[in-house]
Amino acid sequence: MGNQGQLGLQIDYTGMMKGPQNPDGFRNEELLGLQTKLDQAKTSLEIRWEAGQLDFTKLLISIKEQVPEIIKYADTVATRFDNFVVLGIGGSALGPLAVHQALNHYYYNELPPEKRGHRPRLYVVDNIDPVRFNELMEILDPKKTLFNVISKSGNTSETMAQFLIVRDILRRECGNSYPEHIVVTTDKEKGNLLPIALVEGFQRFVIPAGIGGRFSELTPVGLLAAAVCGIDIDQLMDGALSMDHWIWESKGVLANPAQLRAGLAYLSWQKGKNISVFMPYADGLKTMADWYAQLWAESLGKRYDLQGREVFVGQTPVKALGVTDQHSQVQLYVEGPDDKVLTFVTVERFKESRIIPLDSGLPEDIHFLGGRTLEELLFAEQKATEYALTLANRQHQKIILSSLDEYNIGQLLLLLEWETAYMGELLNINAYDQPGVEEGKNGTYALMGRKGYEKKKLEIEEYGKTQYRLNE
Ligand SMILES: O=P(O)(O)OC[C@H]1O[C@](O)(CO)[C@@H](O)[C@@H]1O
Repeated sequence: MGNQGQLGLQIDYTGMMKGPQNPDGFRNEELLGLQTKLDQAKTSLEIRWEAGQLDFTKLLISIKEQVPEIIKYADTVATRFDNFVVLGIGGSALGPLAVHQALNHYYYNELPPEKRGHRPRLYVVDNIDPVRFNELMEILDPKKTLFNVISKSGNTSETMAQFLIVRDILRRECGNSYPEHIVVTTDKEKGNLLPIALVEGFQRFVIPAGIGGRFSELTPVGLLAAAVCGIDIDQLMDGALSMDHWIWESKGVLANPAQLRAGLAYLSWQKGKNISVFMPYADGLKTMADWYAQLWAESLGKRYDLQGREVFVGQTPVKALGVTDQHSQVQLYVEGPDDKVLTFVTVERFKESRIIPLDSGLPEDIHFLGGRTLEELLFAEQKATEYALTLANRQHQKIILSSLDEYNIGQLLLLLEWETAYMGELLNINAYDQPGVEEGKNGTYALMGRKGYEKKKLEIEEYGKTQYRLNE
């Protein structure tokens, strides 16, 4: 698929298609045969759009209009604070982290302030491990730190627990000025964070009601952290908008990138490929794989279809990193069960290059490396892995980014969100809820003694009576 105007993203799906070495690949007719289903999917998505369930695309323009306000606030706090800490989990943490890692210096926090444009260090605390939490608090000066509490629901136990600890520390350390150290990103009308923010006077940004956590990176959830750390969020939004336009305007599975990616995923899933491996070949995209895993898993892993029938669908996402995981996982992908489909994400032009020195005094077997660059080696390894998979008749495809920049990352995020939405329709499920997570949440409330969950607590205690343990 060629570039569309300014577009920097390409999809190479040769490795999914039938060829001399991959007889089990798809034929063009199979893809085209999905068109009626994809057209129905588009109609269903349009209905969702009308109903406010597809706001990750519907609200893009209005979010883009908020960019100046976000940048203004970000620039003000960037000069005032040394550290910007995101407290959140799932979609409220993975997006900010993924975009930061993709676009900023890999060792951003370790850079001296002048090389960070005098912008704060960024920490994203996406867990409640007490060791990590305490160790972070040990290195931060609360007086020089701004905490961004992000929770769509405003109710998530992990985030609320982090918030309560931080608020307590700030009240002790910063006295009456503690509200200046907290910025809250949450729903406009619901949740427990909102009333606290209103009463205590925290700066507030809104996550639109119709955008679920895993679809929320291109809202203040991700935009604020990115802007604070110097990322050009205007370009990020422009990239997203251009992809959105491409997807709305292009007709047919061979022209529409979201239909193509979802169509290929659906065909492979029908053929028993229950595992989707997402394998970027750039360290900057490592956490993008984490973000994608949540998007794909929580959206598509469902017990019931839209008619309420038990279906147990979904494709298990696996995160991998090229070339690192060539030396740990690729053996399985080439020779293990043929139940996987791989997506490589490659970057054509790295922003840095490194030449490998030539030393003719060293063993001849390593001479081939001398004078070549690290990126040449990485490209060669990626291509060789594709070839090995093809020889083994294993299906793979590639998303190619011309470079790692804001525009391309905006495009990538939106493409992956859209393909998930299409895949949800093809699987005939609701891609926007996560009922399977609720039981665990309720169980946690019960075990932690939340009011109203007393019965659940008794149930869990009863269930825990029979145990099989070694070495007790
Ligand atoms: O942003 P919230 O509401 O705190 O939710 C955090 C995460 O928890 C979930 O609701 C359940 O895992 C995710 O969908 C979400 O991204």
